[in-house]
Amino acid sequence: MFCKTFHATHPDMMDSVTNDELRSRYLVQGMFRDGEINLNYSHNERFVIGGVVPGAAAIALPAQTEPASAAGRPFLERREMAAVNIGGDGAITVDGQRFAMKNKECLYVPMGSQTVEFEGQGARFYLASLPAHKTLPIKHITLDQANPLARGDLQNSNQRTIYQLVIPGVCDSAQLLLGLTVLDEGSVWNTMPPHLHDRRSEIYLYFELPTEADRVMHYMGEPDEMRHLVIANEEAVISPPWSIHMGSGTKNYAFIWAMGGENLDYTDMNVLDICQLK
Ligand SMILES: O=C[C@H](O)[C@@H](O)CC(=O)C(=O)O
Ligand SMILES: [Zn+2]
Repeated sequence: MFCKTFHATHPDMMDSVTNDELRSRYLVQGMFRDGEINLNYSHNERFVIGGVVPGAAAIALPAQTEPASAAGRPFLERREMAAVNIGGDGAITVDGQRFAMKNKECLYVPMGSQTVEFEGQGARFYLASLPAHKTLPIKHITLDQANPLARGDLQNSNQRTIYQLVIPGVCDSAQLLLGLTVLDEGSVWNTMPPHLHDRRSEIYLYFELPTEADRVMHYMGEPDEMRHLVIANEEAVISPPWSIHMGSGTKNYAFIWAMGGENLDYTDMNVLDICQLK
């Protein structure tokens, strides 16, 4: 069912891991493959993240496979999910209700949904799912409906818009908080200055890096022991609660951030001073 399981980790192990080990623990690759759905499991908040590239045929979210008592039951029996289209026009059908999905549109799919089908030649759906304890209304969210936060400026190469998509006031959820941040041309820094949020884990999916040779230098780790991962287009990185998450790209780009944890308060974060970083 899952391409890979990512274990939760203690920050102590950062002292001894090589770059390759760091990548194998936190970097999620190979999610977007033609005609496939690829899901990955993280023990941080029990996040499931993945990609669906439908191509000519529709692709359904698979049923659970384990434990035996849950086998064959819907994937979202006890989970909620958001799907964001990072490709061309497509559609998602949930229990017979069809939603046309354009680029950068999001669908919140509640706990208890039985069948979820993805379609559209050229569509690319990013999926982020977390355990849920209640069923909320299904909701299609466009960037126009999102809560936009203008951050940074061109002089500091970090001018960007943070579109909050799944957040109280825009779309109710059990624990998922999700949004999409778009950097302006000439700006390359995200999440500058960085922050920590001990009550939530977060996953960033970087996309719209314009060429094969473009990369984002993503920084993680405790603020005084930072490490980096070099990330290519449409790869994701897991950020444990003890880790900062920030990056600088070879060009401007976009990324989807998804958080899970014990509250839905986006502002529950400690913003760091750049001079605290090492
Ligand atoms: O906890 C919140 C997340 O890390 C992001 O919303 C930050 C972000 O999109 C940015 O500053 O560019
Ligand atoms: Zn964050």
